[in-house]
Amino acid sequence: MVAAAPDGEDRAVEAALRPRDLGEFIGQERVRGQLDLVLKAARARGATADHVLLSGAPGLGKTTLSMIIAAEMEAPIRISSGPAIQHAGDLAAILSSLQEGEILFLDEIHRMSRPAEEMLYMAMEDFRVDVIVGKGPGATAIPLELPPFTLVGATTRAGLLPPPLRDRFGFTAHMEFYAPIELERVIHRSAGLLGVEVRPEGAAEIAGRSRGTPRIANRLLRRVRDYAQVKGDGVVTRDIAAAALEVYEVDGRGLDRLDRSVLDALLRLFAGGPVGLSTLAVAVGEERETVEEVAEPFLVREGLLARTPRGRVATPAAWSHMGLTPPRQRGETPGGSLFEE
Ligand SMILES: Nc1ncnc2c1ncn2[C@@H]1O[C@H](COP(=O)(O)OP(=O)(O)OP(=O)(O)O)[C@@H](O)[C@H]1O
Repeated sequence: MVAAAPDGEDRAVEAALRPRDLGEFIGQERVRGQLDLVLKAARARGATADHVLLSGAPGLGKTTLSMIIAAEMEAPIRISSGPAIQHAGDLAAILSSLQEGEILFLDEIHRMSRPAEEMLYMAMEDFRVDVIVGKGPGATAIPLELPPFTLVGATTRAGLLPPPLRDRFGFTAHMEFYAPIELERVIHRSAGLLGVEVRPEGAAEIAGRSRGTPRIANRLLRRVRDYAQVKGDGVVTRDIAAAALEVYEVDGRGLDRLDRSVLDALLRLFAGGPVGLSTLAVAVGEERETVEEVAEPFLVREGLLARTPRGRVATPAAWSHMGLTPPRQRGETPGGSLFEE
C-alpha cells in the first residue's frame, strides 16, 4: 500500500532526509513565508514564539516543520502525541519538565483526552496548570507555574479540534499537497543525500506517482533505487522508475493495489454505484475503515470516486482510468445521449 503513514524503515530514513531549516524546506511557500515572519519577530523580541497549529494530511512535513521551528529558535524540542496523553497527569508531567523557550510538539493533537485538553488550554494561555491532588471532596488544586514554551500542534483533522483549543494558537498553517515539480525537487534532494543518481525524467516519473506527498516520494525513490541496483546499473531513468513502480503495483497516477481493487469492485460488481461503504468493503475483503480512511481520500481527491448520500459512485474518469466502458444508462439510445429528445 502507498498509504502515507510511516513504516519502520521510513522513520529511520526520514530522520536522515529531513530538511534542517526553512531554506531547505521545499514548497509550501505561503506557510513558509508566514512562519518565517512569526519566528523572526519572536527572535527579535527575544520572546518565545506564539503557539503554532499545523494541519494537513499525513506525510506533508508537519513533524519536519516543528523540528525546523526548534532549530530556527535555537530551542530544544520535546516530541509527544495526543494518543500518548490519556490522563491530565501525563500532560502535567511533560509540561512541568519543560525548559524556558522549549518547543513542545504534539502530533495528532485532536486525539488527546478531554481532561488533558482542558489542562492544555490553561497552560497555553497562562503558562500555568492546576494539578489536582487527592480524590473526592478532599481533592485540592495546586497551581503550578510553567516556563514560557511554544506548543506546536499537528493534526490531520483541524475540524475535529474544539474551538477553545483552536483559538489558543497564535498561528495556524494549513499544509497543502505538493505539486509534481516540488516533489521532483524533494526527490533530487533525497537522492543526493542517499547517493543515488536520478535523471530528471526518472524523478518526474516518481513524482507523478507520489500522491502529492513527500513521504511517499521518498519511499518510492527507495524502492526504485533497489530496482535500479538489482536490474540496472543503479541509475534511475524514466524506464527504470516506471518498471520498478509496476513491480510495486503503483500505477501511473499513484493508485496502489487497494485503490485499484476498490475501483474495480465499484465498476465491475456495482456498475459504478451508488453502493454503500460496508458493501464495497466486503467486496474488496477489507475493513470499512481501511477503505474509508486509506483508499477513499485519494480517490476522491483525484476525482475518481464521489461520496454521495446514496453511496459511493464512480466518476467517468474512473471508468477511463481503469480502461472500462460504462454500461449504457436507462433511456440512452445507442450512439445517443441520455438527454436526447
Ligand atoms: N517540504 C519538504 N521538503 C523536503 N522534504 C520533506 C518536506 N516535507 C516533508 N519532507 C520529507 O517527508 C518525510 C515526512 O515528513 P514528516 O514526517 O514531517 O511528515 P508529517 O506531516 O509529520 O507526517 P505525519 O503527520 O504522518 O507524522 C520526511 O522524511 C521529510 O524529510
